[in-house]
Amino acid sequence: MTILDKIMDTKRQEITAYEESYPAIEQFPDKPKLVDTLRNGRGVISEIKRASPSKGAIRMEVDVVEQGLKYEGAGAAAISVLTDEQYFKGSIEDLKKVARAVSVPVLCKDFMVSEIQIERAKAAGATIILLIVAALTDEELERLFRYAESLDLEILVEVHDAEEMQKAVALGAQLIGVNNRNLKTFEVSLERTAELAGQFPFGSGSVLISESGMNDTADAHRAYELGAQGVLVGEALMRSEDPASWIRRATGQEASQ
Ligand SMILES: O=C(O)c1ccccc1NCC(=O)[C@H](O)[C@H](O)COP(=O)(O)O
Repeated sequence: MTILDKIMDTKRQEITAYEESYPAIEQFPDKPKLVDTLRNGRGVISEIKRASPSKGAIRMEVDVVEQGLKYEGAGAAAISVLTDEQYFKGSIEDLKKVARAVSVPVLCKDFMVSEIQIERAKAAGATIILLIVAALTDEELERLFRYAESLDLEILVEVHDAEEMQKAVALGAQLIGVNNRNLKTFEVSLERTAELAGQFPFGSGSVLISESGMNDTADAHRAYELGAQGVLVGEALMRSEDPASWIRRATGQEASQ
């Protein structure tokens, strides 16, 4: 037996062991592209959020599948699932359960720093990942953005000021989210969306999403009036006794009181 034969024998054994331990690639229900849904305007990206650094516990004992199905039934444009364990008490299991149950796009809401997280999100059924411009170097942002694109994921690029908006536009991001929450001070103001809408390339095919701090559906309507085609809402939906009605009122399917 030559050395090459020996190496190849060992390699076959190694790979057999690896294949046996490798998780099967799960098939999830097909989901449309969020960008296509939001081009029609007035979408609600509805979030599953058990807790947060700014508010502490919000609703720890939520049944994520039941909540996700309520969102979908009311016409949510997408479902966002917080998967960070330490600060938001979410999990990748939450994401998987929701992605198995619904047919709308699913956002893995986490703080992405590496390719492996993006792969894990995709394997758990996410169709969208989040990249926060303020949390990444320019090199990381570009690299992770291109990597997610290569996996056929949609990418929500989150910005908080004019410089970050320029970076998102230069990348060619189709989903640009203005976070109304200052992640350093936790101060929330819809004025962020008002200011940055002025920098957004309307008509380019990209869509503007206003994120965070929607206390009631009047806030969502204001964000739409400012040019947002979608709003991302977490706490208000998690605390609402009737999140489906909240979504229908925000999208105009039901009259607001
Ligand atoms: O929500 C927080 O306290 C928070 C703190 C630090 C980083 C991120 C944070 N939130 C993540 C989000 O993006 C929000 O969950 C999302 O925009 C919904 O916000 P809201 O409707 O205000 O719950």
